[in-house]
Parts: sequence; structure tokens; C-alpha cells
Amino acid sequence: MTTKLPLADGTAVRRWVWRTLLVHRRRFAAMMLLFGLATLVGLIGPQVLGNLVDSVITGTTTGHVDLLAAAFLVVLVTQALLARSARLRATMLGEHLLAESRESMVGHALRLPLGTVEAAGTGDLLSRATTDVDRLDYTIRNAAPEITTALITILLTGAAMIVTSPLLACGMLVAVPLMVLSTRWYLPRSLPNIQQIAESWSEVQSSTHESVEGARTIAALRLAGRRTARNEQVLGRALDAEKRHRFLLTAWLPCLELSYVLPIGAILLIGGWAYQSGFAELGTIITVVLYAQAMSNPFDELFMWLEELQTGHTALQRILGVREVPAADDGDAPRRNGETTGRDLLIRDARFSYRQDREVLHGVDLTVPAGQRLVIVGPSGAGKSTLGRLIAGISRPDSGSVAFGSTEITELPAEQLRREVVLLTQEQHVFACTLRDNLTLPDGEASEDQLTDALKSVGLLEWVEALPDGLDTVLGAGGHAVPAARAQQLALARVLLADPHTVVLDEATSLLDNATSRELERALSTLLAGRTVIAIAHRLHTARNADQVAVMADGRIVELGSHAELLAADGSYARLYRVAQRRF
Ligand SMILES: Nc1ncnc2c1ncn2[C@@H]1O[C@H](COP(=O)(O)OP(=O)(O)OP(=O)(O)O)[C@@H](O)[C@H]1O
Repeated sequence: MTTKLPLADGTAVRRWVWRTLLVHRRRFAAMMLLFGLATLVGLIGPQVLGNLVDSVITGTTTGHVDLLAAAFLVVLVTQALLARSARLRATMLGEHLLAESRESMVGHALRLPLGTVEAAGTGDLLSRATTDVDRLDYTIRNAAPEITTALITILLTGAAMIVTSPLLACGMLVAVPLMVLSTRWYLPRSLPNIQQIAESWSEVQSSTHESVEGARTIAALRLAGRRTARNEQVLGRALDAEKRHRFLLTAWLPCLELSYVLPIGAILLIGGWAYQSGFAELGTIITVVLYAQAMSNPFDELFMWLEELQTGHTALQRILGVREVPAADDGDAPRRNGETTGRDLLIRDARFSYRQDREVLHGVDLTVPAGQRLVIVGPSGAGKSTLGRLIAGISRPDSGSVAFGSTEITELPAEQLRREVVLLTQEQHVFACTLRDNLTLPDGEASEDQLTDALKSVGLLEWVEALPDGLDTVLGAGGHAVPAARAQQLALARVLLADPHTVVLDEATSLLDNATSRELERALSTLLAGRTVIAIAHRLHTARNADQVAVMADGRIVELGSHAELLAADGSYARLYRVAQRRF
């Protein structure tokens, strides 16, 4: 089941916009001033042209015409220079805001509780961090200057029209009803539609991401048909949302187009009458028509940017929504500021469900004294990994308690939790960086000797010595490929270097062959001595040396004791063990 990440509401969006404007007010003001000046200078052009026409009709010298033509050229060049400088500032401001929003987004995403990210699906987060940040960047970079330019142009052109001829300027009024009514019809319908488009494309991204990530499993289980059907389904939803958007646009845009040409017709009609009645010169009529025609462009820009603003608004809602999820280290539970009351692991009546209607752990009780080794065994789906996630502090029990002493594990500050408890699962990610960085990721630094010792302990030293650049070989995507079994060994070496007091091993050596796995587990039992180790095991030989063995079935611990005690009890563990013995 996916639990979507939230959308921020309108108030949060407005607060963000206001705060951003305040923080960057100087840059913003300079940019707007330059755009305003460029627009003002641009308005002088039609005046000069109108003047030129009137002068030619009434008769003038070639020198005067040349002067007016030169003035027209100067106006064009000045406008171009001012506009260029304004655009440069807009781009710089956009870059600043883009960097800030990306950094803040990634910062928040990294602090999200792992359980929340898993429940929402990584694709949603990915699309918020990429597509939505890009959309917001585009809007920030262009909307403010374009809308301001359009508004100033409309206002000043309107003023210039009125000054030139108030009578002819009245022709503009015929555009108002159509513009206002069609826009009032369009906007309330398009915002939810744009939100739906963003959401459905994020679903497409999630689904594609899942298919690529799980390509091997899909091929092995022959699930390609089902995955294709699922992808087609989410693509279908995205296309339906896009189609609805096109439909709304095809109804709105023609109304706007019509509202731009209607005033020209009206001005020509009034102008024809005014010319015959002697109220207006031909040059005046041409100037006002040119102004009316020049207004259609800024109006068009203004409406297109209204549309773009809605996309930016939705993108911002999605980005700010990520911040509304309490970070892993500031949840509602009170934090203990680092002090732990003992290191004994105490689990009391812990219950947990991934979905409301299906409890997976039904009241687990367990005590693991600090430094002891507990092995959990049981059939697939019994809840072993889920219990491991609770112990590692990734998920919080719905009720009951999972604690070190009297400190709930999920109440520990995230930094401390990462330092003290490490969960190692079957699948280990190799980061695209050097082997050295891969090993020191959790702690930041380790000496050459420490690195060599850790690699030796997990049986990787020979492999590393054969790498082209040893510890400085770049691994992962785009670098040296690391087989899954080697990645497990690397992850174990990383744990040794991180030095946590509790380690949860969830089938952490399952990809190694039997001989390597036995050897490594023997080495690990010495290396991890003194630490609390919770090992979820599919190979029962690991249970022989454990202090305690817990057998889980159907979300409960059904047997608990040492290997010898459980064999003597002749229950489910003894049966499982006998079957395993026969197999090897
Ligand atoms: N992310 C999840 N969302 C919903 N249900 C889940 C999720 N992960 C596990 N489950 C369900 O919880 C139950 C316990 O799963 P869990 O993985 O903890 O069992 P397990 O004993 O570790 O099994 P295995 O040995 O196969 O890994 C199963 O029914 C499983 O389908």
C-alpha cells in the first residue's frame, strides 16, 4: 500500500512566496526596475512611428524623417539592452532560488523517516525533487518578469491610448466581458486538473522506477506482462488528465484570441466615424490601432503566465508538502537528547501493521541483554524482518514498546540511532564513489590500517588488492561493477568500521555461497563479540552458537531458548533443524 506524501496548502505556499520575496527583495527590486524601464522605453516606439506618419502626411523635410527614424532605432537598441540586463538578473535570481529549493528539498528528503519514504514510494519523492523543482525554477525565473512586463505594458499602453485619443481608447472595453468571464470559468477548473497531472506523472515515474529497479525479478518471475499493464494503466491516467487539460484550454484560448481582435474592429469603426466627423486624424487612428494590436501580446503573455503560475503553485505545494512530514529526528515523541538508560534490548507487547486492517506482529515480548547474540528463525512471512526493522528504529510499533533500557529506540536522535544501531539486509547498495568512501560513509574517516583490517575480516582483502586503484577504485554506477555477494561483504566491513553497539543482520550473508558464508559468520562472531547481535537467519547453522534462538510464526515468538534447550524441547525448531541437517 502507498501512503502519499502530503501537499502543502495555499497558506503555506503564500508564506513561502512572501518570505522568499523578503529575503531577496534587493535583487528582485533591481530586476523589476530594469524590466519596467525596458517596457517603458519600448512604448516610445509606436509614438515615434505615429509622429512619423503624421509628419509625412502634413509634409516635412527629409532631415526630420531621418531624425525620427534614428530616434526609433535608438529606442529599439536601448530597450534591447535594458531587457537583456533584466533577463540576466532574472536568471541569476532563478539560479539562487533553484539552488536553495533543491538543497532544502534534498535536506528534508534525507531526514524523512525511512518507513514514510517506503510507504510513499521513492518515485514520488524523486519526481518532487526533480520535475517539481524544475517546474518551480522555470516559474520563478520567468513568471515575475514576464507578468510584470506584461502588466506594465498593458497599463502604459492603455494610458498612452487614452492620452492619444480617449474616444478611440473606449474601443478596448469590448474585450473586457469575454476576457473576464472565460478566465473565471477556466481557472477554478484548471487548478485541480494541473494537480492531477502532476500526481499522475509522478505515478508514471514511480512505476517506471520500480520496473527498472526490479527488472531482474520481473524477468525471473515472468512479470513483464503485468508490469506493462500497470505502466499502461498509470500512463492512461496521466493521459486522461492531460486530455482534460487540453479540453479546458481549447475552450478558453479561442475566447482570449477573440477578445484581442474585437477591440481593433471597434477602434476602426469608431475611428472611421471620428475621421469623417473631423474628431480624429489618420495618424491618431493608426497610433491607437497599433497600440491595440501591441496590447494583444502582453495580454496573451499575462494569461499564459496565469496558467504557468498554477503549474508552479502545484509544484510548490508538492515540494513544501515534503517538509510537512515530521523528520526522522523531530517526530511527535519526546526525544531523549542522547542519554540511553542501558543497552539491554527490551521488547514488550510490540504490535505492528503496515496496513490498518492487517496486523503483522501480534504482541512480541523479548529481552536481549547487551552483548548477547539472538538468532531469529521461522517460516517466510512470519514477521522476522518486520521485527528487525522495529529493533533498528526504522518503524515504530503501533503499541507496546521496543527500547534500550527504558528509552524507546524511535525516541533516540536520528544521528545517535545511526551510530548505535545498524540494520544490514540482503540487498546492499554500493554508492557511486570510491571504495574508501563506500566504507567510511557512516563515520567519515578511518585509518588505512582500520580499513585493511575490516576488509580482511570479511574476506575482501584479496579482491581489493586486485582492483585497479585499490581503495581508491571508483565503484557502483559508472565505475567498477560490484557483484551482489561482494556488496554484502562490503556492507559488513562498513558495519565493523561504524562500530555500533547493536547490529541487526537480516539474512546479511544470504547471497554468499555456503562455505564463504560459514567462514564469514565464524569471523563475524569473533569480530562482533561484545555487541548485541540480532541475526535473522535462513541457514540454521548460525543458531548453534547463539545465546538465544527465537522461533517466529505468524507474527509471534512461539519458541525461545538456547539451541540445546530448543532441540531438547523437540518443538518446531528441532523439526526445522533436522530438515536443515538432512539438506547439508
Ligand atoms: N512493506 C510492506 N507492506 C505491507 N506488508 C508487508 C510489507 N513488508 C512485509 N509485509 C507483510 O508482513 C508480513 C511479515 O513480513 P516479513 O517480511 O516481516 O516476514 P519474514 O518472516 O521476514 O519473511 P521472509 O523470511 O520471507 O523475509 C508478511 O505477510 C508480509 O507480506
